[in-house]
Amino acid sequence: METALTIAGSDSSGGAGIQADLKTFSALKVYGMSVITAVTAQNTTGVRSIATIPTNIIQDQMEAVLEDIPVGAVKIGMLSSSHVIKTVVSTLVNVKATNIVLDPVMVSKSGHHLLEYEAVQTLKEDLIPIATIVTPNLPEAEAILGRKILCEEDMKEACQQLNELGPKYVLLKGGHLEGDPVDVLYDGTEFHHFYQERILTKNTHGTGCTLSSAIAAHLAKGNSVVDSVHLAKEYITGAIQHSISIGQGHGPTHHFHQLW
Ligand SMILES: Nc1ncnc2c1ncn2[C@@H]1O[C@H](COP(=O)(O)OP(=O)(O)O)[C@@H](O)[C@H]1O
Ligand SMILES: Cc1ncc(COP(=O)(O)OP(=O)(O)O)c(N)n1
Repeated sequence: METALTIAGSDSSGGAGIQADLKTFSALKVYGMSVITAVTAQNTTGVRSIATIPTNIIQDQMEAVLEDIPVGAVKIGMLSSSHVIKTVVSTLVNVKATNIVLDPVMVSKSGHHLLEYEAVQTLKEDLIPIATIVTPNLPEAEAILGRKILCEEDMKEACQQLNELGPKYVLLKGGHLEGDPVDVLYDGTEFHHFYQERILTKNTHGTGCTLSSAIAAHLAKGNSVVDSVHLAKEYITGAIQHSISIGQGHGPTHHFHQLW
C-alpha cells in the first residue's frame, strides 16, 4: 500500500490543513498519516485562534511514524514559527526523507497569519533547500523573494529565483492572478505551464492544501514530479468544480474523486 504523511495544521472546519490533506490521500487511494503542528479554530469565514503544538510533541509524532512505517511522500503545510520549521527539518534530514512537497503556508484566504513574519527567513534558509518541490501561491512567493509578481513573465523569473534557494522543482501557483489562472512549474532548466479556465466559485477554501497533498499522493505512487503535478492539477480542478456550498464564506473543495 502506498503511504503519505502530512505535517500541517488542523482546520476545525475540515476544508484546509490536515483534514484536506487526509481526504485527498484517501480519495487518491493512498494511506494517509498526520503530524499536527498547530490547532486552528477556523471556519469558512476566517480563523479565530491558533494553538501551536510544542516542538517536542511534533518531533515525537514524526519519529513515531517515520521509525515504524515506510513513508512514500511527505507533504508540509502550516508550520507557525522558526522553532517548528527547525524541528521538522532536522527530523526529516535525520531520516533522509524523500519526495518532500512543501506548501509554504503563510496567510489564510481570510487574511489570518499562519506563519510568524520572522520565520520566512528560516523557511528560505532551512526548509526550501530540502524540498523536492515547493508550491507557493503568488503572495507567498512575493514574501519569500521580496518582489512583486504581476504576470506570467514575472512568474517565470520568480521560479528561477526560487530555484536558486535549492529545491528540485518550483510550482508557482497563479490562483491569485486576475482572469484565468496559470501555474508555472520549473525544474532548473525547463518550464511547464498549466493553463486552466477560471472556475467561477467562491468555494476555494483549501485549494493550496488539496493541490500539494495530491502531488504528494501521486509521488508516493511512483510518478515523476512532472506527471504528479499534471495529475494533481486534474484533481484540484475537479475538486473546485465540485466544491461544496456550505458556510457563510469560502466553502471547501470536494474529495470524492472516484465519483466524478
Ligand atoms: N477559481 C479557480 N479556477 C480554477 N483553478 C483555480 C481557481 N482558484 C485556484 N485554482 C488553482 O488551484 C490551485 C491553488 O491555487 P492558489 O489559489 O493560487 O493557491 P492557495 O490556495 O495556496 O492560495 C492552483 O493550481 C490554481 O491554479
Ligand atoms: C490549518 C490550515 N492550513 C493551511 C491553510 C491555508 O490553506 P490554503 O489551501 O493555502 O488556502 P486557503 O484555504 O486559506 O485559501 C489554512 N487555512 N488552515
